[in-house]
Formats: sequence, structure tokens, C-alpha cells
Amino acid sequence: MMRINETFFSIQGESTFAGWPCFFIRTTGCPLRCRWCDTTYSFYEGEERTLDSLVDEALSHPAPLVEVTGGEPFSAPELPRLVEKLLDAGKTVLIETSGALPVPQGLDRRCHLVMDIKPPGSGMAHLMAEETFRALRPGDEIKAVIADRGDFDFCLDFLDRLALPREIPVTFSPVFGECSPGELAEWVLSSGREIRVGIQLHKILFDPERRGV
Ligand SMILES: C[S@@+](CC[C@H](N)C(=O)[O-])C[C@H]1O[C@@H](n2cnc3c(N)ncnc32)[C@H](O)[C@@H]1O
Ligand SMILES: Nc1nc2[nH]cc(C(=O)O)c2c(=O)[nH]1
Ligand code: SF4
Ligand SMILES: [Mg+2]
Repeated sequence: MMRINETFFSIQGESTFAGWPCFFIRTTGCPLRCRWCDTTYSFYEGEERTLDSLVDEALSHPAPLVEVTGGEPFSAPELPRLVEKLLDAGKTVLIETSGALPVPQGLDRRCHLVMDIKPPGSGMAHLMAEETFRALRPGDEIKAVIADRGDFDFCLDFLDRLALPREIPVTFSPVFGECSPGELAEWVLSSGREIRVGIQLHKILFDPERRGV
């Protein structure tokens, strides 16, 4: 059994997979408290689900893509088993994670990790350790949600120290409704860095206050 906040079928709004139809599984619970978190309702609310019922629900949607998000999926002890079952059922599996917790032992690395760097504006930068990000492999990616220029510079420095191979793409997104997307784009352009600018696509396609999209 696994405590699940919500499941839904929507358009992937983040990462390099943005735009694809995707089935989402959102776990309950997160040990972080990012200042601007748009999913605080996932901290406590949820119901116990069997792993097989989640796989069956994923299979009821024709799209190959499944994302496990949260909350913090790396806090859920059942995650490796769920991911293995989804992969064995033929799904492409993404896991969205905060960058604060190590990759769980036994996680089937056919999945793609989307790991956040939490900069100072999140209030969680003290939890960022380069070691955690060194576990990333080609097929995984990095994301950072940027509130201001200080966050932008912090993430560039963090990436410089990591020096990960260019097969691991990096996306910077503005804190929704707080950081100007155009300004972020200007910072990226003048940095000369190979960084993708990502806007949360689902908040443009649907009501940004709506859950389950
Ligand atoms: C809700 S979190 C769940 C997964 C995991 N806890 C994490 O932080 O990656 C999913 C993604 O939404 C992003 N996010 C949350 N609130 C946001 C906001 N207000 N603006 C932009 N992105 C946000 C997070 O940074 C993260 O990349
Ligand atoms: N459509 C949609 N795409 C998403 N990509 C990552 C999300 C998340 O909350 O982790 C998310 C989400 O909440 N909705
Ligand atoms: S780690 Fe993710 S779910 Fe947890 S508070 Fe931060 S953005 Fe929200
Ligand atoms: Mg979301």
C-alpha cells in the first residue's frame, strides 16, 4: 500500500517532456517546505492505494508517460516497487524530486529523474548537496525554480561545481506569478549557458488554481 494524494491524466507541464499527455501519481507527504510550493495540499491529504491499482489505472490511459510526483516521492518507501511495476508494464516513468533526498536504494534506473536545485528563494537551499546530484545519469534532468537574480546566480554556481555531462539537460522555470518569465529569459540569454527556459505549461492550458491538472 502507498499513501497517494491524487492521480490525474493531463498534459505534462514541466521538464523536457512538457507537452506530452501524461498520467500523474502524486504521493502524500514532503519533508521540505518550499516558500512558494504550489502543492501544499499534498503534505497531509491522501488515501492508501495498492500498487497494482495504481498500475491498472496507469494502464487505463493509452499514453506511455507516467510521472510520480508529490509531495516528495523519495520519502515513500514503496516507490522502488511501484516504479518497477510501471516499467515492467511498459510505461515510461518520470520521477519529480526535490534534490534534498538521496536516490533510494534499489530504484530501477530505467526511470528518468527530474531533480530540482532549490535555490535560496525557496528557503531550502541548505538542503542541497552536490553528492545527491552526482547520482544523475544520462536520461535524467535538472530543474530549478527561480525567484530572483540571486537564485539564478546560485544555480549557475551549483551547476559549475557539479560539472555534469551535457547529456543531462537543465531547465530553469520562474516562480509562478512572482518572477518575470521574460526577465529570466534575458538572464539565460546573457549568460551564454545551455539552459532551457520552462514555463509551467499546465498553468497556461488550465486554471492555475485547479488541482488535478
Ligand atoms: C510540487 S513539486 C513535487 C515534487 C518534489 N517535491 C519537487 O519539489 O520536485 C513539483 C515541481 O513543482 C515546482 N513548483 C512548485 N511550486 C512552484 C511554483 N510556485 N512555481 C513554479 N514551480 C513550482 C517544484 O519546484 C517542482 O519542480
Ligand atoms: N500538468 C502538470 N504537469 C506537471 N509536471 C510536474 C508537476 C508536479 O506537480 O510535479 C505537474 C503538475 O502538477 N501538473
Ligand atoms: S519539495 Fe516539492 S512538494 Fe515539497 S515543499 Fe518543495 S515544491 Fe513543495
Ligand atoms: Mg504541480
